Amino acid sequence: MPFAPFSPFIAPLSSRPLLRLKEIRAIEAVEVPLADPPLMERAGAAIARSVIAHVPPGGLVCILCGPGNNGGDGFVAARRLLALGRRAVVIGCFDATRMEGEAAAARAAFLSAGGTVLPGPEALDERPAAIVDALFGIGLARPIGEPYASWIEWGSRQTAFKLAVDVPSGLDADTGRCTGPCFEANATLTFLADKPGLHTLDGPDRAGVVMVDALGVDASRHDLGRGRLLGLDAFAGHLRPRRKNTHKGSFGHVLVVGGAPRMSGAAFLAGHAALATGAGKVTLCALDPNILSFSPVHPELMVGNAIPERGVDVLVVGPGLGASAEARAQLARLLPSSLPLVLDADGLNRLAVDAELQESLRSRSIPAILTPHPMEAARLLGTEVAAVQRDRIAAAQELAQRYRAHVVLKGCGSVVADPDGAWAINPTGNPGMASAGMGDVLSGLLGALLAQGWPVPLAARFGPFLHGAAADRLVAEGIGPIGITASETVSAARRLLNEWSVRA
Ligand SMILES: NC(=O)C1=CN([C@@H]2O[C@H](COP(=O)(O)OP(=O)(O)OC[C@H]3O[C@@H](n4cnc5c(N)ncnc54)[C@H](OP(=O)(O)O)[C@@H]3O)[C@@H](O)[C@H]2O)[C@@H](O)CC1
Ligand SMILES: [K+]
Repeated sequence: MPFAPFSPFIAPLSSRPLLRLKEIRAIEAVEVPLADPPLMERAGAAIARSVIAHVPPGGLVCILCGPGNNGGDGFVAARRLLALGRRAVVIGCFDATRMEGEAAAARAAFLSAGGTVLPGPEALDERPAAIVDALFGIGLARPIGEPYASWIEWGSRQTAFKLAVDVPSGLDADTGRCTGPCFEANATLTFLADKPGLHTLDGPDRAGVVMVDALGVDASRHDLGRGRLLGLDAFAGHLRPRRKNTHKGSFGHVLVVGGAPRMSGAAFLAGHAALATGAGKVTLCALDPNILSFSPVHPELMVGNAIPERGVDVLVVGPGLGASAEARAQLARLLPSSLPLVLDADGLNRLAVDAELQESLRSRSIPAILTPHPMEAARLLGTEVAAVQRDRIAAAQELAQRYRAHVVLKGCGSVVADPDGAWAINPTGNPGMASAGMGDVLSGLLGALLAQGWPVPLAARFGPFLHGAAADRLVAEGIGPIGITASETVSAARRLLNEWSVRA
């Protein structure tokens, strides 16, 4: 039975800490010796509960166990399932004499309870109803070889409920990178606290639905690091109904600078997004001398070739800016301004090759928001895309520090990093957003939030959260993920923003 969790659109409601390996290991070091019952026993019980919730009685549960404590969790789960009258077998063909401590004890207890350990999937004589991947967790030390690689490949293609224990085997828990063969789960039950690798890069494809079980440990007694998975609750204080006694000046004036010849669409998209998500007024300063003086589609946008002398509250620079000398001149003029600034696209590419512009960005009184995709991030860091993607959190943090800016590193599980070292991963969004113009919409949306008074670090988080949630809403309505257009995300973002602001 394929496991296809379908839920109507609900944006993630609560934010939660994301702990990297060193923080998880620090918690383990304190809590493992204290825990009674032992954490492995609690982990195995949690796995068994999850399997029982998803698999009808009578179905065979096949647990792939590795040689470390991740495998130990699997052996405990197998023993508990047997004790509850369920049918469970373990596949595990390592040198058991090398197993140590609790994991070895868990294996012995499973065998004493009458459990069976098979040498590989070929020894099964029926199709399992569930596969539990307890091969490797946070102790993965190198790319996975045989026989585990074949088991992972076999398990991933079964039409059974596929549950990964702690982390899908083969996935780096810190970065979300598949180090080689990697299990593809429907759901991941992760322990002690959530982990960033489950939410960025390959993580969402491999982990499926992520469930966190703290194993009874109060993680807040420990150093939780500075990473968070974003949820709607993080923004509640700023999602308020509008006061009645307001005017367009109350919601700010956004200036979009871009729109070089043949690229004006980008600037129009950003401008429209800013208006539709609440900016009081939007002016578009285009570099194209032949641009229409107004947009027939959005006549409320003010369009021209000049930067207004006064009255602007927020700058959005980059959509369709191009690489001309004039583009550079606009950047040189605007970067030192004391207005909140969003810098995207060609603005970032130009910045990457210009030390003077970099210095004026760093010296700003209000740090800017930079919204690079991985290629733009690589240019800004003087490296390759692969190096950025190897550790997206580290790359975003380095950019934030080097440019003294808030950085939104786009891609699956966008990473937001602040100059002070705090970071977050955005859980919203879907592959329908891999289409032209999405970045322009995000820039406009960020401009609108800043114009409405959102603090810069919070706007840098809520912009991608809202934009991704808008695309998710479209998917829930049957519009996408195939074929979502950037303009459609603008209307969906407007609807969500109004719903959320009324409810708050
Ligand atoms: N600490 C606790 O009490 C708790 C831990 N918990 C659970 O334990 C998990 C962490 O356990 P862990 O540290 O033992 O690491 P784990 O992921 O089992 O892997 C290490 C083993 O795999 C081996 N190995 C590594 N890579 C390999 C490869 N590519 N190919 C082949 N072998 C490879 C490595 O061998 P070695 O590198 O030493 O040769 C070693 O034997 C964690 O994710 C959670 O599920 C929970 O129960 C909560 C309480
Ligand atoms: K695993």
